[in-house]
Amino acid sequence: MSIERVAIIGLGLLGGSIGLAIAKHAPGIVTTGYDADPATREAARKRKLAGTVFDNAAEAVGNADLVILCVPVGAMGFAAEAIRDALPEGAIISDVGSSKQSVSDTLRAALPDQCVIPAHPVAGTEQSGPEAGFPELFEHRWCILTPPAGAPEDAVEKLGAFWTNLGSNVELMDAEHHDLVLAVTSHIPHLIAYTIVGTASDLEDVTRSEVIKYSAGGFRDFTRIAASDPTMWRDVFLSNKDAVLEMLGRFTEDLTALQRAIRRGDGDALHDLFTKTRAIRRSIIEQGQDDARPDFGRSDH
Ligand SMILES: NC(=O)c1ccc[n+]([C@@H]2O[C@H](COP(=O)([O-])OP(=O)(O)OC[C@H]3O[C@@H](n4cnc5c(N)ncnc54)[C@H](O)[C@@H]3O)[C@@H](O)[C@H]2O)c1
Ligand SMILES: O=C(O)C(=O)C[C@]1(C(=O)O)C=C[C@@H](O)C=C1
Repeated sequence: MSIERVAIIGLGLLGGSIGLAIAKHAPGIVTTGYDADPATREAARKRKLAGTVFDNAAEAVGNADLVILCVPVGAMGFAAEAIRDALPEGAIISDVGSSKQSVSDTLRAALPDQCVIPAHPVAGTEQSGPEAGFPELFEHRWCILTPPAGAPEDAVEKLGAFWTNLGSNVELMDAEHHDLVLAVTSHIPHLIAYTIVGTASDLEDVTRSEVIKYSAGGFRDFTRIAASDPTMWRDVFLSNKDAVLEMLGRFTEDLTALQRAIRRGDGDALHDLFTKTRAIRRSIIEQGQDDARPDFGRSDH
């Protein structure tokens, strides 16, 4: 039997988008929701992010066959503890956290008798909170499931079918590998954006107003990413520490090589690298994963 009752814990960008996507793509599924923040619960009721928004987590999950934790990675353990004693037998517990190994360990330790299948929809924006969600967020985006060894196949299939229903392309991956891949494709790009925007705003001989006034093109793109939620990203870097530090080491070596090429006037080295990176951008566009996709929910469009 497919999923019929979904409880969403955390009604910000991801949780709200899941509720709205279910209403759009699978209106037969009954949704319940809970958020720790009373103001968010109120906003969620107004926006109908879930069919019923409860004032406590236990009530929200009491009847669910799928519970999705949509809270910052560092809050997953607290969210799991709050629902532990209220979970119906046989319910699948999943999440949307941006890092997977530590979340998987935390959820399985907190809910040892439950079927835990972590997941990561690789879809988001720099916005957060209950006003930020939109139903198309997951369409044509990857959702990576990281089932632990021995996870029941029918539960993995059900969860995969749920995400396919919301418009996602589903892929299975080992949690550790997920964390390494996402460190390069998502976490370090965010770290670089936070750094460059921070560096520019700290420069003593460039005024803040000049940074804002002349933030054309490249810098402006970085400022969008650097506007992402501080709590979420603090937790991502702390939870994916090993993979991020390993990839950061490689990145630093490559940056040093570029620094040397510039110092030595080695134009060929610069040209070769820029040719290679241009080809990567072009293959992303050819695969239809480019920015031409409508930028639903983005504030600067
Ligand atoms: N923002 C993105 O682009 C993106 C993309 C993919 C995955 N994710 C992951 O999704 C998760 C949620 O991110 P978001 O962008 O929706 O954040 P958000 O800040 O918009 O929403 C998180 C919500 O969780 C609530 N919350 C915090 N602790 C709670 C608890 N113990 N119980 C119940 N509610 C609690 C907060 O009040 C908030 O409303 C994170 O783990 C993040 O890593 C985010
Ligand atoms: O598009 C953006 O603004 C995002 O940052 C989304 C993004 C990403 O890096 O691609 C951010 C974090 C996630 O866990 C998944 C998606």
